[in-house]
Formats: sequence, C-alpha cells, structure tokens
Amino acid sequence: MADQDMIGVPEFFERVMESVEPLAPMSHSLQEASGLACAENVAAELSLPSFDNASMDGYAVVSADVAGSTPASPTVLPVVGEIGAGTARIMALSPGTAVKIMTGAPVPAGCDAVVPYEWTDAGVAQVRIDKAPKPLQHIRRAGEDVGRGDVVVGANTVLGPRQIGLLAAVGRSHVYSRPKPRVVVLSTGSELRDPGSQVGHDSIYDGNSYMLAAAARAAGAIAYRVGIVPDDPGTFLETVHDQLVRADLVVTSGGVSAGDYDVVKAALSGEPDMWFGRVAMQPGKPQGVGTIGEDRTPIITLPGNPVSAYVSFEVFVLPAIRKLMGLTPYARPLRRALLTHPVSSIEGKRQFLRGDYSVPTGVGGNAARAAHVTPVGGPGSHMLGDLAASNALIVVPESVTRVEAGQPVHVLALDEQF
Ligand SMILES: Nc1nc2c(c(=O)[nH]1)N[C@H]1C(S)=C(S)[C@@H](COP(=O)(O)OP(=O)(O)OC[C@H]3O[C@@H](n4cnc5c(N)ncnc54)[C@H](O)[C@@H]3O)O[C@H]1N2
Ligand code: MOO
Repeated sequence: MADQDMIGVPEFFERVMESVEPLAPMSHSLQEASGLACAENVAAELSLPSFDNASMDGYAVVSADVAGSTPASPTVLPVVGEIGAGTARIMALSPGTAVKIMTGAPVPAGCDAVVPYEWTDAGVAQVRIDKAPKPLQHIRRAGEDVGRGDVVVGANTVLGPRQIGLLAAVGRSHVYSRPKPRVVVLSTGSELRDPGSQVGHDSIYDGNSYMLAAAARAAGAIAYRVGIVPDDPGTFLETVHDQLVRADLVVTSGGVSAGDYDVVKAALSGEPDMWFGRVAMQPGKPQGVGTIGEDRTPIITLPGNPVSAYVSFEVFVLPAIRKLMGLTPYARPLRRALLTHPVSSIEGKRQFLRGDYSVPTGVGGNAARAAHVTPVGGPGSHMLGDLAASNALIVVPESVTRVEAGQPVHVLALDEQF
C-alpha cells in the first residue's frame, strides 16, 4: 500500500543536502590540512629539484675525463674537495679532477656526471675509477620533476599525504582549504545513562551519541559529543541553542517518531525551516532536517533506534559532512557484490540490511574473484551486536521484495575510504 505522507530516500537526501553549504576556506598549516579539500590552485614558487644535484654518493667528474674506464684500464683522478648535502658554497670542477659528493648535494659547475662509490676504490686523496658514467648520469636536473609556476595541487583536490609532501617540498607552510566541520552530537531520552554509571530495568546506556560522534570523526569532522538530553523540550532547546556557537552541523538521535515523549519533534516543529516526516526506508523511517538559530545552523534529527541512527548517518549525515568539507562524491559509492544467502525486503521501502562484504584478492575465474556479501543478522533496528559484526549495508531497492543467493546486489562498504 503506497503511503502518501512518506517521501523517498532521494527526496530526503536532497532536503538534507540543501540544508548544508561548503564551509568557507581558510588558511591551514600543512599539519592541519591533512584530509581537507584544497581551495586554491597552488603554483610552485620554485622548481623541483631546485638545483642540479647528485643522485648517488660518489665523485663529481667531467664525463669525458673518465670515458672508457674499466677495471683493466681505470682512470685515476686527484680528489680536490668534498660537497655534502646542505653545502651552499658553489664549487667549480676543474677538468682532470674529481670532487667527492653526497646524494642530494649540488653538483659543482663543470661537472656533468657522478661516479658512484661502487665503481671506484673510494680513494681519499685520489680515486681510481673502474667504470665510466654516461654524460649526465647520476645527476638530477633542476626542474625535471616540477617546473616553477606549475600548479602542483589544484582546487578541490583532497590533501592526502602525497599532496602535503609536495606542498612542503615546494616551500608552502600553509594552504587555503575547507575546514573540518564542527559537528555537535546529542542524544535524547530520559531512559539514557552514560557508560560507567549504573542502569536498572528502566534505563539503558547511551550508545548512539558515542557511535555518532565516532562516525562523524571517521567522516573527517570535529565531533563534540554533548551527550544525553532528557525528554523535556525546554531543556532540549536550551541545550541545542547553547551549542550553536561551536556547531557547523547539529546531529541528534531519538525523539522523532510518534511517541508521547518525542522531544525533538515537540521542541523543533515550530521552527520555520524544520521538516519532520517519514522516509521510505528501513531502518530509518522517522527523520527530520532543517536549520536552527540566527545563523541557520543545519540540524539533522535521526531516529533513536541504534541501527536506524547509524544507517541514517551513513546515508544522510556522512554526505552532508562531506559537502561541508567540499569533498566529492558526497555519498558513499555503491559497490556490486554477489549475495551468498537469500534476503527478503518490504515492498515500497529501501531496505538497508547488515552484511559481511569481502573482495577476494587471490587468483581464480570471474565468479571466484567477484565481491561477495553475506547477510548478518535480521532487519531489527535494535540489533547493535549484528551491526558491529558487519562491515557493509546491503541495499535492496524499494520495488524488490526478495533477492536469491548468487544474485548481484548493491552494498555500501562501511570502512571504505573514498
Ligand atoms: N507508533 C509508532 N511507533 C514507532 C514508529 C511509528 O511509526 N509509530 N516508528 C518506529 C521506528 S521505525 C523508529 S526508528 C523509532 C524511532 O523513534 P524515536 O526517534 O522517537 O526514538 P526513541 O523513541 O527516542 O527511541 C527508540 C529506541 O531507541 C532507543 N534509543 C534511543 N536513543 C538511544 C541511544 N542514545 N542509545 C541507545 N539506544 C537509544 C530507545 O531506548 C528506544 O528503544 O520509533 C518506532 N516507534
Ligand atoms: O524505521 Mo525504524 O528506523 O525501522 O527502527
């Protein structure tokens, strides 16, 4: 039976994405910039290498002086000096002489090859050369890697280790990039207690705010776990407003369904920008999104059942965090896998089932090498043990009610970096 009041996952996704905009770029030190999206085209202010230098420890020579050297017919040259890496003094090499040189040291003027130690007797006052380097051999030429003025990192590039290394190598200490969003996480429910305290038959530990804060950090955000707010709309509103000063995004769990104490809905339904409703998915049906406060800070209100909260985070909050960070794609990419056991699903809802996803790395035929996914546990949205035992969500489309073993399905690989 079609439910008129229910919106589809793509529609709710759009609502969530419309509530967030990429954060304004700011200058970050290279240490801080790791994992951020670059917001400028960085042009190298110097070339790499920035001067001709030795690629081997050995002797700087004029190649013509040592041409034809062999063990049977070696060349012997006087060693007239030594240049280590970090030596700024420019030395010139006179023909018929050799200068000891270390890897990375600037080659002296006139030198056009370096003879590695292994091709010599490693002499100090004079050196016997048993093998001839070709012209330019063992010399790293200025600019052969990066030219001065080259764009070394473009806008929107994610600043990973290689980019950070390159920026440092061309002398940049800071880079304009989009900051990590500050995500305030709070959980609602008068039944909730902090781990480490006592629970009775009327109370449970607050797993969600820890889980969601950890998920926000894993997504690249700075997470502030506010913790538990009781089922009192006044206290909830006061707590949220107090947090807005340090929030680029607020994420709540619980209090959004049809119960008598659904505090989040009760507190926020008067807000002009808020939308509460039902989304055609399982788990994760009751949802809310909007903005709050003078700065219109985005707020996403997730359902309280732990698996519902986690699935909703993966499907909606993670993409919102990535949009704030300027990271694309926003949503986790779907992967294809063969189902090892049949699953059934509810018509009209997109089902997210827990699974164990594996990509074989060994040899074998196509089927043997294909990724597989095994369902883990049932569909219950309270099954946190099964969630923790899984590494993927199996996505069953709205129109599908059963998928047989051996059939391909889409999965969200939860630990995949993208
Ligand atoms: N009459 C109806 N009842 C419910 C409906 C409905 O449509 N009609 N929807 C169900 C679905 S689906 C979900 S999902 C939940 C969502 O409810 P809420 O968002 O209001 O969440 P709560 O009622 O506060 O809690 C639900 C459940 O999760 C536990 N919980 C909550 N917070 C935490 C936490 N931080 N850590 C661990 N566990 C938590 C809570 O104790 C409840 O058991 O509503 C259904 N009901
Ligand atoms: O839609 Mo609820 O999230 O199934 O438990």
